[in-house]
Amino acid sequence: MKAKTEDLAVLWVDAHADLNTNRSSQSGNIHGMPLAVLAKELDYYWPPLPGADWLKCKLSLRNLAYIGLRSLDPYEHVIMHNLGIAHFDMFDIQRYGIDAVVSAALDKMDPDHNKPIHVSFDIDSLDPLEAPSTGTPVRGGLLLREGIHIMTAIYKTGRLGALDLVEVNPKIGNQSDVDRTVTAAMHIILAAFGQNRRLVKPESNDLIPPNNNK
Ligand SMILES: NC(=[NH2+])NCCC[C@H](N)C(=O)O
Repeated sequence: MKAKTEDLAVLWVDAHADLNTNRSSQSGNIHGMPLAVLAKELDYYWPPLPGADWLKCKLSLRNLAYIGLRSLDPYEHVIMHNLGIAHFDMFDIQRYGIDAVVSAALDKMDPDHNKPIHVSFDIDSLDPLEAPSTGTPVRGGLLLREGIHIMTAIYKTGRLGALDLVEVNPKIGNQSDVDRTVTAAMHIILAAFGQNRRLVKPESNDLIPPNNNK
């Protein structure tokens, strides 16, 4: 994603806001910081990081929307509200349904509906029953079918520019946990690229009855 695509919208599907800086983070874990590093509005917040002068804060938080939040740190909460970042948490999903929530997120992050979309999908947005093999699980999350719905809606925009799927950790849990987590991740990725689970073509025409709708 180079200069041309600096003008993009970002959908962040995650249980966490990942909006900490090295000063606000309680854990010091860098996986809780990626959005703060990307956000123009938080540029001032960082001391110069040794060896990271290539890093430029380029994303406007106006073009960001979250889905699935349910674990925020105190500063993240304040930053999100003070900067007016669009966010849809589990309450919104329960109340309005996932279809309405994705449409609202798409409207907020790009009201003209013409920017390329980057989706960052953290597997911990899903409920740990769906995706147990992850480092910071939070119960009460998305069903896999809701995750698939989000990605199908993104596919239908025709504007998916890039996708990352993070936090699958095969070292966590037993084999069945790992298999469940990895297959969930595969369903999410396939949906983003337009796989329609209802349509599977038969291998031969032998068993197809005549089409009376012609
Ligand atoms: N990508 C993730 N799993 N992020 C979890 C972050 C958890 C916590 N907010 C932290 O900053 O440490």
